[in-house]
Amino acid sequence: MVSGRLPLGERILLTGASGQVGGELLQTLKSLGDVVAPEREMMDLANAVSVRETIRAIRPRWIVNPGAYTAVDKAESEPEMANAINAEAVRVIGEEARALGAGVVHFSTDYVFDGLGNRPYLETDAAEPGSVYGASKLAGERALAESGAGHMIFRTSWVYGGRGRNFLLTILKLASERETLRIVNDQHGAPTWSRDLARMTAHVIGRVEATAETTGLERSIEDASGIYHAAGCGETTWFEFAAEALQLRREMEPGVQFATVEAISTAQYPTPARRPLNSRLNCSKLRERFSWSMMDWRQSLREVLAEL
Ligand SMILES: NC(=O)C1=CN([C@@H]2O[C@H](COP(=O)(O)OP(=O)(O)OC[C@H]3O[C@@H](n4cnc5c(N)ncnc54)[C@H](OP(=O)(O)O)[C@@H]3O)[C@@H](O)[C@H]2O)C=CC1
Ligand SMILES: Cc1cn([C@H]2C[C@H](O)[C@@H](COP(=O)(O)OP(=O)(O)O[C@H]3O[C@@H](C)C(=O)[C@@H](O)[C@H]3O)O2)c(=O)[nH]c1=O
Ligand SMILES: [Mg+2]
Repeated sequence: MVSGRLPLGERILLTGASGQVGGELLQTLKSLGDVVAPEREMMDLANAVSVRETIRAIRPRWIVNPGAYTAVDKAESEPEMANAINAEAVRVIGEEARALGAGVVHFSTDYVFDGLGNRPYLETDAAEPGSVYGASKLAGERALAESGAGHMIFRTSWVYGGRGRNFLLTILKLASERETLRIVNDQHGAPTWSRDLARMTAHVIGRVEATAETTGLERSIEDASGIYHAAGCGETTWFEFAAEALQLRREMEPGVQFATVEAISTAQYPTPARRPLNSRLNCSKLRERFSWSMMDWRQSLREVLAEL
């Protein structure tokens, strides 16, 4: 349930609307007010000038920024591009939002952590990225915090859904082409449904707007500002996630042949980027501050598969 709409005539500027999370946000944010989602040709996140000019032209009340460089392995050989999009653009978004008195909603990742701990990470735990992508996302978080703009940063993990580039769709495709899949079973985390994340975002903005009716937006966003962990509930491994997805598919389509899955270790699956072994995020702060519990990953997996 969305509690507060934007005042009439005010706009939300949405980046990355062609992405997984952006595509869902484009739908859910409409319940709050007018959404403007510029194409890449108009607002290129790799180009600070175009980011600045577009924000000045649109003069939004909120900037919601799921746009990002998300190719984790490719980032290892393209650090400048990853940083331009994941850090520099975010710095400019923060600066412009601050000048306008606008609020910023930004998304970050479990990959800001080194993954060496053995409990779910808290927002207050030290971030030590092990990859270029993770480092660029952490730099974006810090640039936004330093900008002085009111902001909420939702750190999520393992995002998937019925559309876009994601692990689930990759696995379903590979499972119809191959006899066996080898999947890492020692990286622990939680898959997060893109739509759940978008619904949560609309809920939180609605809450901040509802408070703004009495305190004003600046005060309301300031009180809400900070980092929030927002991943699917429960935990699993990539192997178990794939195995569960294929098992559910078999139940939905009896007779169809899918690959069998073999559990392997990270060492047996070399990649350019190092990924955390522990990606688990403790989401209590989000629940306590905004009364929002993210969906259990098994429940959302069923819903996503049923929609395919
Ligand atoms: N995917 C995941 O597993 C996770 C994602 N996150 C974070 O969540 C957020 C959303 O991720 P997700 O939706 O999965 O990402 P996607 O890769 O699905 O979408 C990224 C979006 O950014 C756009 N984009 C990329 N480069 C530019 C550019 N130069 N100019 C303008 N737009 C650009 C893409 O456009 P185009 O379609 O044209 O490429 C796309 O719309 C990101 O901040 C990401 O770091 C956090 C944890 C996990
Ligand atoms: C396709 C495949 C992947 N894997 C492994 C590689 C990796 O460790 C894990 C997931 O693969 P992916 O390439 O989908 O993972 P990756 O692109 O690293 O996913 C990450 O994306 C960024 C944007 C984030 O912010 C993270 O939260 C996370 O979701 O599964 C296998 O073991 N076997 C396979 O056949
Ligand atoms: Mg990937």
